[in-house]
Amino acid sequence: MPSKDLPASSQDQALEYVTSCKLPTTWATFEMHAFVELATGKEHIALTLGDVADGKPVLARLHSECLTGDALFSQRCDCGPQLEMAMQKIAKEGRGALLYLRQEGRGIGLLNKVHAYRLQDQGADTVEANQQLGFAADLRSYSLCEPMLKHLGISSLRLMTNNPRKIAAMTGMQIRVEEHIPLIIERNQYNERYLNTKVSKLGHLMQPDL
Ligand SMILES: Nc1nc2c(ncn2[C@@H]2O[C@H](COP(=O)(O)OP(=O)(O)OP(=O)(O)O)[C@@H](O)[C@H]2O)c(=O)[nH]1
Ligand SMILES: [Zn+2]
Repeated sequence: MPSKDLPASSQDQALEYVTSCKLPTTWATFEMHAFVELATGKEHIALTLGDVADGKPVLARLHSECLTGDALFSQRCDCGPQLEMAMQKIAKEGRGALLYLRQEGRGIGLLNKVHAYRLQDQGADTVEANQQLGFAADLRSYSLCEPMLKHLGISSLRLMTNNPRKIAAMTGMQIRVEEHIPLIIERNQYNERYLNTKVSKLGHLMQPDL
């Protein structure tokens, strides 16, 4: 086992910083920072570009894991294109941060998301499917963002999101959201109902196409 590279300032009760490396991508070479959540052993990642610890608001994306959208090109949701757009915007500015949070399926996990997708194939919407499985519509928590951002020296964000819950969660911690930047993705026949349900039932800030 490689020894952990742990500056004292990175220690936190909920989260431990492990190490960093370079991550060359199509758009820029990011710095990738690895963290482990102590209670669950879940591994989380932050990508940064440029000097994000200079005190100025940082262009940022708090992205929840979506294996199907982020890695498997699924058109059922807008996650993959949002991830790509966020990384491109950060690369264009030459400065920013992306937290990749391992809370797949709005926190219900990958296998339950497959169950939920099956129920949606049979007519349920994304919220009804969660409820039929005995889950709340959204089980995610953004509390880990605080120690991750603190470790990176970030205290204020220009946040790329359509989700008001994320903005509220940041404001509830000691993270200022100086600006909210929408990330609107093209609709298709497979994601249309999902996006409309996010607007009507989850309060997302997009124009419904009803
Ligand atoms: N349970 C469940 N999770 C889903 C479904 N579709 C996508 N997800 C998950 O939803 C999460 C993304 O949430 P979204 O509500 O699309 O977007 P958001 O991150 O809250 O908001 P934005 O910042 O605007 O993207 C990821 O964890 C996906 O895996 C679904 O039908 N059911
Ligand atoms: Zn998705």
